[in-house]
Amino acid sequence: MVVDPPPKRRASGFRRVRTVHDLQPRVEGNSAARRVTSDGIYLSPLRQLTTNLVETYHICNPQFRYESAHNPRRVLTKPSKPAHNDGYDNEDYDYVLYVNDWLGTEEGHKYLILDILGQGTFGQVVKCQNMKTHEIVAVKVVKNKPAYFNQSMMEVTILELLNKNFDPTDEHHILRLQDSFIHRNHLCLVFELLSSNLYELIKQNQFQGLSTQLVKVFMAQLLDALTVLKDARLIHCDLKPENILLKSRSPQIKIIDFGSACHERQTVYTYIQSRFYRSPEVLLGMSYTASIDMWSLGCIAVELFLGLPLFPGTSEYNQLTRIIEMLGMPPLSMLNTGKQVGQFFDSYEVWNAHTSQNERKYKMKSMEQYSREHGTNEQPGKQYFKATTLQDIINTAPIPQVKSSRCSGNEVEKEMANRAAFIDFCQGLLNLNPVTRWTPQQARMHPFITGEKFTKPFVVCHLAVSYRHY
Ligand SMILES: Nc1ncnc2c1ncn2[C@@H]1O[C@H](COP(=O)(O)OP(=O)(O)OP(=O)(O)O)[C@@H](O)[C@H]1O
Repeated sequence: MVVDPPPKRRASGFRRVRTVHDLQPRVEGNSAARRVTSDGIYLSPLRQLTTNLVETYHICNPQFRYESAHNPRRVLTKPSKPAHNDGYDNEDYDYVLYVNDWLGTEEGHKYLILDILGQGTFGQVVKCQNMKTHEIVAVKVVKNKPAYFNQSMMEVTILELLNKNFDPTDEHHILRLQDSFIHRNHLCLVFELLSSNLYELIKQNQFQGLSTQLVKVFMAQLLDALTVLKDARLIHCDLKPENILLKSRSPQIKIIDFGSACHERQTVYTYIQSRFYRSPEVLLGMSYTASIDMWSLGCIAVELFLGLPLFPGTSEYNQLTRIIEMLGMPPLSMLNTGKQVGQFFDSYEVWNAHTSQNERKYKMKSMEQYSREHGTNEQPGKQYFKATTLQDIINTAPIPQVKSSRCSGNEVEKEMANRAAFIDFCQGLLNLNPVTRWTPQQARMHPFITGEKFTKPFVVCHLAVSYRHY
């Protein structure tokens, strides 16, 4: 920050400030002794020692000049040792960021670095100030490696498309991209500044889980965002609590990190989605559609409610085992087509007298067999919940108010009714079969979201068409 010199003042208006005593408040009647501005306004010592500190120093020493360049350079990047790119990058090809340094050079695209916000696979996210508008923003400084650069260019293309063509009025809970530029070989993406992510919120809540009401508020917004994505034929591919951010301390949220997103026609990568939120079709090596995001959404819904991940797999094998133990075997149509099925299952043919045809049957490999064949050491992993079905896990979760005996019988009944609707909602998202898994348009009609009375399992309307007008 470069501070303008203080306005010229009449010398008589000021007393020299030398000691703390000089800055102590004077008795009202002794106003002649107080400093005044050139307009004759009395100055408060508190203000002179806080917001006007630079001016106060200048009064003490007219030679004093404040320039941000003289501030100590606090490093934000670890490791900070120069290794590449003329010493600007560290060994991980991350730009070594310092507080009070600049990103960008051109007028209107100059950002003062204030603090670090997060670190991800693609690079670092820092809090900055736009020097023209003074707005505080979040800047993702992408690693100086072609693969990350190209993938992040994709993030720019996708966000520009979503922001401009599908959500021009910023109503659909999708992160806003404000600017992008290259700084010393690093692609920089300038985003609106958001607050904590939903994992941090769960953690703040001591992993006790959120109320069904708050889960509903979040789910409604996420379904709105996923409806837009589906209309744009885009797949996020990395939906998880860490990629959902609160908009400063309100229940308004936004989806971030479109760095893995792709078009439904360009599903080239097979190793996608964070493991806990990875869909059965991706685990089995099948082709995939936007319905993989709906699986992740189901996992997130349950995690927000319980405070703990539903399927905390320690490996791909363990992930699939946990899903199958809770929800049963995937349909034959999936097992017959998945390219990775042979890794996880043994299969054999049996004669089906009804169809007069041989039928392929599948059996999941044991932990020992899988470990032997893949050189791993599979373990059962932690079980967070005593119950084994989704219904029982949700129904047996403690009701926080009941624990503190602040909940009436009526309230317990209401909560259990909410839970019945919530269970049915989650089951529609956690459908193993991507073909019949609910779309966002269908899920948002569920009574859990609309608030209608839930009386029986929700049956989706397969003709549900998008009624959205952009
Ligand atoms: N707009 C924003 N406002 C505030 N914080 C943000 C913003 N964007 C990102 N962050 C913070 O930076 C972290 C990393 O961001 P992001 O997920 O986009 O990076 P990434 O390198 O793509 O990460 P990943 O390893 O998940 O792919 C986020 O988890 C979040 O804490």
